[in-house]
Amino acid sequence: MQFTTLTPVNVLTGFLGSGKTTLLNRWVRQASMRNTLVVINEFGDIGLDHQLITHSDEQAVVEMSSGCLCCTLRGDLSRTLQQAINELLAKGKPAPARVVIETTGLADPAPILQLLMTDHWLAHRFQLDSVVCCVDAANGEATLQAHRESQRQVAVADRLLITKTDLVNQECLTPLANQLASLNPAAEQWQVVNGNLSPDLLVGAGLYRGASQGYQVEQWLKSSSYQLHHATDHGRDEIQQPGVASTLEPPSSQPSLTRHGENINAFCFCIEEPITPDALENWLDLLMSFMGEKMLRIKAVVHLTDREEPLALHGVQHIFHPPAPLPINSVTDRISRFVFITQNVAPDTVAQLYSFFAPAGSSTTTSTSTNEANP
Ligand SMILES: Nc1nc2c(ncn2[C@@H]2O[C@H](COP(=O)(O)OP(=O)(O)OP(=O)(O)O)[C@@H](O)[C@H]2O)c(=O)[nH]1
Repeated sequence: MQFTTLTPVNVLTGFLGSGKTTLLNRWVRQASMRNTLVVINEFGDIGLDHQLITHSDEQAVVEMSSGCLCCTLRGDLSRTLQQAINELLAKGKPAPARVVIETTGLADPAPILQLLMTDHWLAHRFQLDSVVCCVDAANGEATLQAHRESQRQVAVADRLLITKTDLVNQECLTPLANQLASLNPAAEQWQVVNGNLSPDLLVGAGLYRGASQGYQVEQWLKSSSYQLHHATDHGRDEIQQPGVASTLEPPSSQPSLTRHGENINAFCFCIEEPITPDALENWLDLLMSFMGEKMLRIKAVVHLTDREEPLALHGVQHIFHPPAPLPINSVTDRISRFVFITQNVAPDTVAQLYSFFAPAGSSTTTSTSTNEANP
């Protein structure tokens, strides 16, 4: 994969009525969003949201109605984009510099991210830049409690926008912000009123940030958002060798989500020494074949025994992008870091499965989220 030549895609998600269209309307009017292709997916036969988006000569808005991108319309995304781009080119306009996809309020974003990786035409032209998720300050907690789609939207996001903060007082925001942070500790949180937010805060979560910034590995992986649990810290965090049950317990911050029935876990698993290609392949194969659909999002920077450069891995459910080589100087050590966002897969399961393939004495650590709100 050549990150440098791919067009960035931002996926805008969030539950019904959470403020996606309000945000999009302001977002695409910004000068920096010139030459953006906006794709709006709506459920009904007669979509309304696309009519609410300000049209201008500088961006194209296409609508995908009559179904949901995450289920019935999967094949239509590449068709819609191809058609829209052909129309732009036929009018003598440039190909879009960015694509923003607004999902329906009930969409699970994971299959949409998967589509960007698996559809041949899409995968060779586009790369995911960020998943932006709107959460309604007034209804967010109740929605998270009642709707698994909402939890999954939050769990895979890079940016969490708490919208309608004009409708609640600040004390009410803290429990919601904490809940969001426990679901997704690495996502930045921003408060938004009527979609008013700098567009720069919504973009730039991808691995490659253009010629000026190059590869931003730690900002993409955000492994430091997870608190490290060393064996010596707690005496119970040790990852054990094959055949022995791990003593690593799920972090205390995460069961707060089990009351919603989803138990979304976000954690970082580190392997201190370079990994053999076989161990990596076998471990990931095993993980994906047994619990692929529970793997909402995986990002990793991996060091292999047989190559100098680190590799970037990006997976959604059981699908992975082909590993992409990174410049040697984009990281400062040879530790492989895997960030997992899972549904009902505990950190110790991932660690135990790795221990089946790891060389004896291999050193690993798992870091988990703290239950504190992000900025
Ligand atoms: N008070 C207040 N109202 C807002 C804010 N943001 C959006 N709204 C209102 O909330 C309602 C829903 O906003 P939309 O932007 O249509 O939400 P959506 O997520 O696109 O909705 P769906 O397309 O139905 O999923 C509209 O009436 C907006 O005017 C805000 O920050 N404050």
